[in-house]
Amino acid sequence: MKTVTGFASATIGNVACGFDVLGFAIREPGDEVILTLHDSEPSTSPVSIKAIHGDGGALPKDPKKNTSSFVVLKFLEYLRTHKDIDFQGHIELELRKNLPLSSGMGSSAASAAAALAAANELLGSPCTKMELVHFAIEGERVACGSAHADNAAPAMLGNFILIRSYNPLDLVTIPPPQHLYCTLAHPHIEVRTAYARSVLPRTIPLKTATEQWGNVGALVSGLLTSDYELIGRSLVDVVAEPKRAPLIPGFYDVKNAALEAGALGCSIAGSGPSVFAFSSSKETAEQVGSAMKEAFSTIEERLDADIWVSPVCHEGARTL
Ligand SMILES: Nc1ncnc2c1ncn2[C@@H]1O[C@H](COP(=O)(O)OP(=O)(O)OP(=O)(O)O)[C@@H](O)[C@H]1O
Ligand SMILES: N[C@@H](CCO)C(=O)O
Repeated sequence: MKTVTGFASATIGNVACGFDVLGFAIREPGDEVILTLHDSEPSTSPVSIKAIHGDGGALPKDPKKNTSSFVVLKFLEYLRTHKDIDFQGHIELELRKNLPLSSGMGSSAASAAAALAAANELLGSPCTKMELVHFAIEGERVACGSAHADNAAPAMLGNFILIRSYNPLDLVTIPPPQHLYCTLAHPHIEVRTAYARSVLPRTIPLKTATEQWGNVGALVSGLLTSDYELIGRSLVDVVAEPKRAPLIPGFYDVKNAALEAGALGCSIAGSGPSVFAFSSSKETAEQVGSAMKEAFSTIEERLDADIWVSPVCHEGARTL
């Protein structure tokens, strides 16, 4: 028997103005997937789920419905059809969910990326991370019905990832400025991505579109040139945030508290309910976190919130 543990961290999709086309990984927290290779023939599926820890029993144990096992099945299929590797053994999967579900922290993507990193090493690393990312994106279709890449790609590859094109997939890696810190506030409520996508408009006015893509271009420029003021000015979302803010009690109070505490900018993390803010120092990011936590706790709903302060993760999914 051979055992490999994969790890992939939380990611923030959209990054305010980049709906579905921009995302980044933070260093922690993250999900762990432990894979054990058995040479024996599989009873039914080549991948089985031995145990899931930390999900409160919420996640499916059907290998075709859990993103961690589903992507390993896709990986094995790809090995057979594209690498002439016909896997005959049985992989047992154990998932340690350290990321909250439906949180805006890329929970399903982290499980998928961690599983792929482990499976690839388990079978002798036949694929590149760029090949693996396709399966991680397909895992999002299982999780929320849409194969958006702005969590899956940074979860696999690290850094900021700009999705220039989905078909064909064309990803652009953007390394983070040296002093950029992310503060992530996760209020103890759930917002399912599928629902948060259903409240968005199918079309937007041309004026709205020009404002949004102007900010995407400026944000990318700010990241590449370490222009922290420009990064802050560009964290404006006129498409998704106005429609999703009502799903997050106290969102605007939290956003104002973050900005007053010195954040460069602040918006919804992915589809929410988490809220993220950028700062140009760890000290400011920590002060921002305290202000966001306080703001969530003083609204009518008196929400408790977990706070993480982290630089952007360069590594992406890896084995431990
Ligand atoms: N390993 C997994 N981890 C998390 N969710 C999973 C996993 N496998 C399947 N799912 C399904 O995906 C749903 C979570 O999808 P959803 O996108 O709402 O949450 P999320 O991935 O945590 O979202 P976000 O990307 O906003 O953090 C769960 O309700 C579950 O049904
Ligand atoms: N781009 C996705 C991110 C989900 O985390 C959305 O906003 O629905």
